[in-house]
Amino acid sequence: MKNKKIGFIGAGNMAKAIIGGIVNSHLVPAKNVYASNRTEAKLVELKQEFGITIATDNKVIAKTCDIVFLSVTPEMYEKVIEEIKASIKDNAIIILIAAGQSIEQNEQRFQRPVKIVKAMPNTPVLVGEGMTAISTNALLTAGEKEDIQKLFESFGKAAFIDESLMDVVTATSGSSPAYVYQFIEALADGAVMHGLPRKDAYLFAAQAVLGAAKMVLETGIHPGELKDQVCSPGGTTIESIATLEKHGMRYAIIDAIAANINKSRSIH
Ligand SMILES: NC(=O)C1=CN([C@@H]2O[C@H](COP(=O)(O)OP(=O)(O)OC[C@H]3O[C@@H](n4cnc5c(N)ncnc54)[C@H](O)[C@@H]3O)[C@@H](O)[C@H]2O)C=CC1
Ligand SMILES: O=C(O)[C@@H]1CCC=N1
Repeated sequence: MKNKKIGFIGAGNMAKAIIGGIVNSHLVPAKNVYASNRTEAKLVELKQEFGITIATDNKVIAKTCDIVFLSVTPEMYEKVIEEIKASIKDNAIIILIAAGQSIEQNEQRFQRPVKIVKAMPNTPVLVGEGMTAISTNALLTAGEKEDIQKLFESFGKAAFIDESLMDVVTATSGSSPAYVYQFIEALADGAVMHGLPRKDAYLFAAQAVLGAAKMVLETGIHPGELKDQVCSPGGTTIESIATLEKHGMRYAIIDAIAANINKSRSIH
């Protein structure tokens, strides 16, 4: 992996997070990470922050890189693939990260056999705590699949899943950091309303969320039981739980997942 060149076509929020994850984990030297973008300003920022190699022409990434992330938004896929398909190296691995984009649909766009990975990462890859789901087409060798898993594991957890579940994963781990940030912001707003300084409120709220997530992952105890352990009889927590139930918090989240999946399924 050390000698591989990893490229990003589209240098927006998700590309920046993965680039940061790769550079911070020293998976490959920073100069072996390439990015192109429609406009130059974001590229210059990425070069300054991470020391990567930049280009304004997407074809430069296609010609140079062994692994190419298509990190533009889904509606740009057709145009970008049309632009780069003749330049992609024969053995290159293309990684699709766009919501709603399938392997089959994009195999057709290349009009020749190409190794394709569909991956759904999330922005916490930037701090080494990403969660990425992976599917591949049949052209990747077992060794290449291992390399791709190692790539994503260099900045978090990664797991192979059936591609038919990718839209569900998009809602569950791809988008969910946004819901969690809303939750943290709301916790902090409530605390600030009752006098806690804003900076402390974000620290206390975010560390509680981090600790609770670790409890689920590391103890293996059912989340409902962990919740029960916090609710002292006749205590404060059960008052909050009853209030959240009254406002339908759990159903609101279930409904938000369904809206997310429907949106992915409407993207072509
Ligand atoms: N933001 C996130 O948390 C996640 C995003 N994704 C996927 O990542 C992709 C990018 O999403 P974001 O980074 O959020 O969007 P973004 O809008 O921040 O980034 C897209 C970038 O692509 C550039 N671009 C547009 N057309 C281009 C072209 N023809 N050639 C080169 N660059 C071009 C834009 O200038 C922009 O910098 C999407 O497909 C999204 O579904 C997947 C998982 C999580
Ligand atoms: O909002 C989006 O469409 C992308 C996919 C998952 C997270 N962000």
